[in-house]
Amino acid sequence: MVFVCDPKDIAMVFRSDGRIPEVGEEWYRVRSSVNKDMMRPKSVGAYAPLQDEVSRDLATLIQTVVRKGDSGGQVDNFLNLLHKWGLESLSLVILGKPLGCLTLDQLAEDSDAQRMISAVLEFFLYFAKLEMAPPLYQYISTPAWKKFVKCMDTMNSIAEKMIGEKLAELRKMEEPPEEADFLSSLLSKKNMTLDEAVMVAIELLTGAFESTANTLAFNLYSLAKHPDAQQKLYEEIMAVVPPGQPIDDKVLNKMPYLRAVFKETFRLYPTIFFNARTLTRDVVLAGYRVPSKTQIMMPQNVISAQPEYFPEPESYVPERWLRNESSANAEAFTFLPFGYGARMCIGRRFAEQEIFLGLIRIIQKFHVGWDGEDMKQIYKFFNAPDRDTFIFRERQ
Ligand code: HEM
Repeated sequence: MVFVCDPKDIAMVFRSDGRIPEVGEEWYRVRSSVNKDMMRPKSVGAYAPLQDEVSRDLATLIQTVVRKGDSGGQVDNFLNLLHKWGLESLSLVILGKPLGCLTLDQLAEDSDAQRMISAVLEFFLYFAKLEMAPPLYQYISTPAWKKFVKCMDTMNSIAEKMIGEKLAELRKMEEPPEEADFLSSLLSKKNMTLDEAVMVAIELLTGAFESTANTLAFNLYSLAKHPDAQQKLYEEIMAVVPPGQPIDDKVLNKMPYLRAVFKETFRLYPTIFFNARTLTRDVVLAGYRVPSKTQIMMPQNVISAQPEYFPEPESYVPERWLRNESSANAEAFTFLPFGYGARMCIGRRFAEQEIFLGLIRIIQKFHVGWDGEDMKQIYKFFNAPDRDTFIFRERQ
């Protein structure tokens, strides 16, 4: 395994990322087909109103929790609300079906939504544990391996059930739905089989809400710790979207400070520690010939802390990402929170849009604060916050 932190070497690794033989041509066909719906701003923009609805529900739920409590706006276990927000949003976008996650009541332990959330969180936790330990599980079925497989079975079977119900509804319809959800749009593709569309939908439903929830938590924490930046963002939000007005993708394009906050938070709190690739041919890195099949790790937090690319790297300065700001010297390949190339995050645009909407709806309604020990990141496959008690004060 080789660690690489120089942007020139990172570029070399990504650019030599040929087609990975184990993944195969079939994978490329499916991925290229899905890319059209998931990577094009216009296609993704169509889902903004749905994602906005879920973010408004989240803000209303926070308000209800704050008004019911008597702890000066303190909301404990906030990440749990964010997991529900992430799953609800995915279900609406992918299946066009609300799950009803964002209610004040705890979800019933045996509800599909709660079982899915618990199984996914545990799945990634065991994934991280197995990845870090000697690979005994390759020879014997260790307890961690058994738990990992059990979680995977649970989350896949719930996703299959949800998708099955959606397919049954679609079959009963005489005309295709007017406003197609993501699954219906996949099914309408001529170059994709039913099984492939279902497989893609399962992957998206199960793999994505935790990363989005953690990223929103890191953004809120950064704003809580930097009230000036929070105020600046609030002013931008109020200038562009008065409360009560719906938000579409065009509105989001008018908010440079929001994007700058998002990037600066990723720089200091990456949701995924490493970009990784296995070399498919020999490559020269930092003057050394590194053989094909070597695993290359590109740690985001090390690169983000280099002053030659990010002056005063330890300071939180969203302004460094604004155009015309001379302090920014971010070279290509110094900042890749969603990866790069053929395997880059397929959900990037969905995730960005969802987090922007979450931030807007929360900051529009509340001043977000933080008390007590600083939040740290802990590795659970995705980086996660080690504590999640926020303080929400309603704005006048
Ligand atoms: C803030 C949230 C997210 C972050 C930081 C993130 C980050 C990443 C990164 C770094 C990769 C690996 C890319 C590479 O190796 O080049 C990845 C892959 C992937 N992501 Fe995301 N992601 C997020 C949200 C999402 C969402 C919402 C979805 C789905 C709706 C999604 C679906 C995927 C899939 C399917 C892959 C595997 C792509 C492939 O191998 O072809 N992600 N993500």
